[in-house]
Amino acid sequence: MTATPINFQVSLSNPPTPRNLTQTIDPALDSFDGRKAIVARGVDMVFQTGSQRFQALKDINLEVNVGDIHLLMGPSGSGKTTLLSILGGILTPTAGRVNLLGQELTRMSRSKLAQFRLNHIGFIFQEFNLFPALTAIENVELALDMKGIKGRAGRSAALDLLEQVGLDHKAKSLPRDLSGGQKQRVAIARALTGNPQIIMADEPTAALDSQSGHAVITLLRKLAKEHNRTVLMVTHDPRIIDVADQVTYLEDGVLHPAP
Ligand SMILES: Nc1ncnc2c1ncn2[C@@H]1O[C@H](COP(=O)(O)OP(=O)(O)OP(=O)(O)O)[C@@H](O)[C@H]1O
Repeated sequence: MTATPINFQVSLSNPPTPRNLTQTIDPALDSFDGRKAIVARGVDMVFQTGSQRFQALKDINLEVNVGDIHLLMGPSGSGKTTLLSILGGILTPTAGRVNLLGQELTRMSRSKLAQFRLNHIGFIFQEFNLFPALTAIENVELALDMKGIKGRAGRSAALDLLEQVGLDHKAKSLPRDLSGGQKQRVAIARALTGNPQIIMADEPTAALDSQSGHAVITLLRKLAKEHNRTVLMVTHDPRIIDVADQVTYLEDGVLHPAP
């Protein structure tokens, strides 16, 4: 399979910066200073299934700098996806606080949290999660539509995003006609709708061959280093360590220093 060269010539409009972040600091999180995109303090997660109680995360303290690529690594079942879901505002921790871009997720109402996620976080998953009946451009347009960018503006923005991930020539292809790497790049274009400051990815290269995986890693690195996005990623992929700024290791729900 030949991976299409990444074309990132078209600049992302209005790239995010840490601007104004200090204006929304929660004084309770004293370490937030505008350079931290993500701060977690004392995060616990306990799953209760009937009479079974399982503590998946224990007293997690974590800081991620704006513009960094930060990896969450560790053995299967160590709590990586649970932590990513909490930091992305998908799961609520049973204890502790999470602050993203100066705003405390753990104090937001459900509707405010949903809006915050939509505006500030782009999610990328291992299995791409594209709608099979929609073309590449329609998958991206749908995400734009949810963010209020509709009609002709939506189509043009979707095409622009596909161009940025080097896939404008596949705009009218259905997911079944795309390679794994191409599908993941459509998913990245979709995650970039609305210009989110934070990209959260769960094993984005796990389903890809080495060449496609490399293209996706290059793209994520460009997003962080040229466009100041903060990338938080769960991965088992050792190649990604080379481009990471920080690696956090989890074992049995507890953070460990890098080995
Ligand atoms: N909703 C849930 N209810 C009960 N237990 C859960 C739930 N979600 C996760 N767990 C448990 O929490 C632990 C951590 O799961 P998690 O998916 O976060 O691990 P992981 O490090 O991402 O694993 P993998 O690398 O295999 O994806 C596991 O033991 C899992 O079974």
